[in-house]
Amino acid sequence: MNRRFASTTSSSRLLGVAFVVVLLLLVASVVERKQLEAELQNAKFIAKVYPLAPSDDEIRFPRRILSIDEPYIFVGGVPRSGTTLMRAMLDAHSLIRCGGETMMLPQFLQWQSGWRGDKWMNGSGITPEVLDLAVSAFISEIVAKHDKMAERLCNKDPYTALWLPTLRRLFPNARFILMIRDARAVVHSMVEREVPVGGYNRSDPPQMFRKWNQEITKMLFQCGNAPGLCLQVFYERLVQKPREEIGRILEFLDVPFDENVLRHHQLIGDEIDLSDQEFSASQVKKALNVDALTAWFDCFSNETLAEVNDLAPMLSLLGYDTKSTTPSYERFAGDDFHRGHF
Ligand SMILES: Nc1ncnc2c1ncn2[C@@H]1O[C@H](COP(=O)(O)OS(=O)(=O)O)[C@@H](OP(=O)(O)O)[C@H]1O
Repeated sequence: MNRRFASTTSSSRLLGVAFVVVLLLLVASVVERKQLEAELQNAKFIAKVYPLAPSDDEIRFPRRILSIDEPYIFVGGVPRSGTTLMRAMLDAHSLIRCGGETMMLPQFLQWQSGWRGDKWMNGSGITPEVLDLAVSAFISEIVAKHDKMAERLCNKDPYTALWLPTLRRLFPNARFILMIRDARAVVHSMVEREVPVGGYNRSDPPQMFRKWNQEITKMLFQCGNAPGLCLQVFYERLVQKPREEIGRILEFLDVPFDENVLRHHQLIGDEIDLSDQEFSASQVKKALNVDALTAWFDCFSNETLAEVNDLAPMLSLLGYDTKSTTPSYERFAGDDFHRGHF
């Protein structure tokens, strides 16, 4: 065979093989691309259906649907009345979660009350019923999702206690705990610890007593108008008779007694979230104690203390001894204390 012809034939065979190989490679890459695309589609679909591995909360509380029937617990009172202590004790309960102060709910409740009477809003179809549903959904989301899920969800923002009728309307099964404390200790706490509370002028104790009186009067009135739904808790009794008082509170909340509530300080950082941003964090980290009962003694002028009945008449009505400048809180620990009050 002609060598030249032979070499031409083998080169065209080689070319043919190369062509087939390239073709095969092309087909393979197209198939691979199609497969990749299909996998990607599938992965997108899976990601849509199962966005993340379920959290422990999602496993414990699958498809927990929050509604206006939720038996939320609201802890309130005049600031510096032991509200953080109360919520930390409840947080220690295995069925309850309050979590940190949101700081925003009282302000939000104030805003929504302003929208309520708005004629333009009603004209646009946002009726009071629509607004109630939207407001309750907002509050539910904040209360439920800013911390761990639990059987009983709780919120502690002292000034929710000024919005009890609204919260009752939005959540008919909610329970309210109103913390009450001697105004002299409350005012002293704000001044001494430099806690800024709107409406309280820390360089003017008489003004602060008047403000306390105005706020506690409103809170007590609203709480008294919600029998069976609102419980008044005296700080002075809680710290002296914790077991009895916690028993009464848990019964009111319809949850079983839990010894953990009496050792809240040991569960901080574990069961209980406590941010150092909270003004009471350093005090709540300690075991329950009675140190703050008398810390205000000798801190007010005699003139201010002599006027206290006029500035804050609710004090003596609530059973605090306003005659003495160093009163005893023994009666708050008495077995018959609640008989005298409720
Ligand atoms: N473990 C423990 N035992 C006894 N007392 C305690 C405890 N934890 C907090 N407290 C006292 O609660 C007072 C603060 O009240 P609040 O938490 O309502 O304050 S705040 O409104 O949230 O800023 C504050 O009172 P004062 O000490 O008089 O400032 C705290 O001492």
